[in-house]
Amino acid sequence: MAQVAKIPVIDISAEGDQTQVARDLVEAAIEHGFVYIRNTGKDIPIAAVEEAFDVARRLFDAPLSEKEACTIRQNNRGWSAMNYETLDPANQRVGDFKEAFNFGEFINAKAQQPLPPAIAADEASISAFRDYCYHLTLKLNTLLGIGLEVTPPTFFTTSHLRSAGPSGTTLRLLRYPPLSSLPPSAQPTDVRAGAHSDYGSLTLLFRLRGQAGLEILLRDGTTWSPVPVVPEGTEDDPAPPILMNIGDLLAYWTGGLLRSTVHRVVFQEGGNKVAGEAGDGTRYSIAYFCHPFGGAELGVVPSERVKGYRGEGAKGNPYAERRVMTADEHLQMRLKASYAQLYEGKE
Ligand SMILES: O=C(O)CCC(=O)C(=O)O
Ligand SMILES: [Fe+2]
Repeated sequence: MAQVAKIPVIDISAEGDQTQVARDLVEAAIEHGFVYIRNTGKDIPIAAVEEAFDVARRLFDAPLSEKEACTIRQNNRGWSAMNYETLDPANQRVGDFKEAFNFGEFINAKAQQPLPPAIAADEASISAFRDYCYHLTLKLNTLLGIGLEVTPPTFFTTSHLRSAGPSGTTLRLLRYPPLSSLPPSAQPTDVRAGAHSDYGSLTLLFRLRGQAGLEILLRDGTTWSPVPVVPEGTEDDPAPPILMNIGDLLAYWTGGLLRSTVHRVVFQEGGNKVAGEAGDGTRYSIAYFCHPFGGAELGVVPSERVKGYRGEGAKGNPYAERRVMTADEHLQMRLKASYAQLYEGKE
């Protein structure tokens, strides 16, 4: 049985000089690509997280016709049905065993996409939750800038400001059914979310105590290691930590220095168990995928550490050889690979 992943836990809630916290964050982003952010309720109120999970329950319990009316489009907003998305097409015989709902931007607390009537009354609270996540990711982007000694340290933050223009930023609610609820054709080795890395700059992930399933691929490229919801030392916190991970865009932007780690969600009927967690019930999670504004050019990051990086992740992505891609081009490239049906024949 693989050991649970040794992902560092950091606390970004203190006032004052943030240099050390920023350095710790950067080291975790380089070494693991994942880091736990303690949830003290300061950046995102605990009640807001609980409320977001309540909305998810209401949404996924809504009649099928309500969800179908909001089916996901090429703008990456809306409902994605069971088995619709296939995150690891090369290795999956069937699509992911999950349902998802993506929320794009809100303007004046109003969604810019159809919502199922079952959650119509929740529009303002979803918008508020998205805002909390937005502000937390701005803070994390600034800490990454400080930790990498980028000039200026707000380099990443500036390209993530809403005022810079629309972005691919997405709040995603997820529900994974238990294996026992599925037809016999579903097998324990099927996945709830296939092996993938995230597309954006960074992701915030909210999970519920006791609900197992997330695993990361270790550096050896073969070992899957479970990621506990409640890591050691956070048992008495008011809520489980928020799991942050680096996405492909930030890995690309930093020439491979920051690590975009492959992860997946499994049923976990077999091996990899975490004490106090079970894989056999319905599982909910909430992901906030943060992206720069669409026109942001992913050029050279003004940081000596980034420029000087020549490690394993740097191969195939030297600055000299590539043309500067924008954030939107990067996202489109990644989406096409995992929604074959949605993009087939539509260039
Ligand atoms: O549900 C989870 O724990 C992870 C979901 C995930 O990796 C994703 O949606 O990108
Ligand atoms: Fe992911």
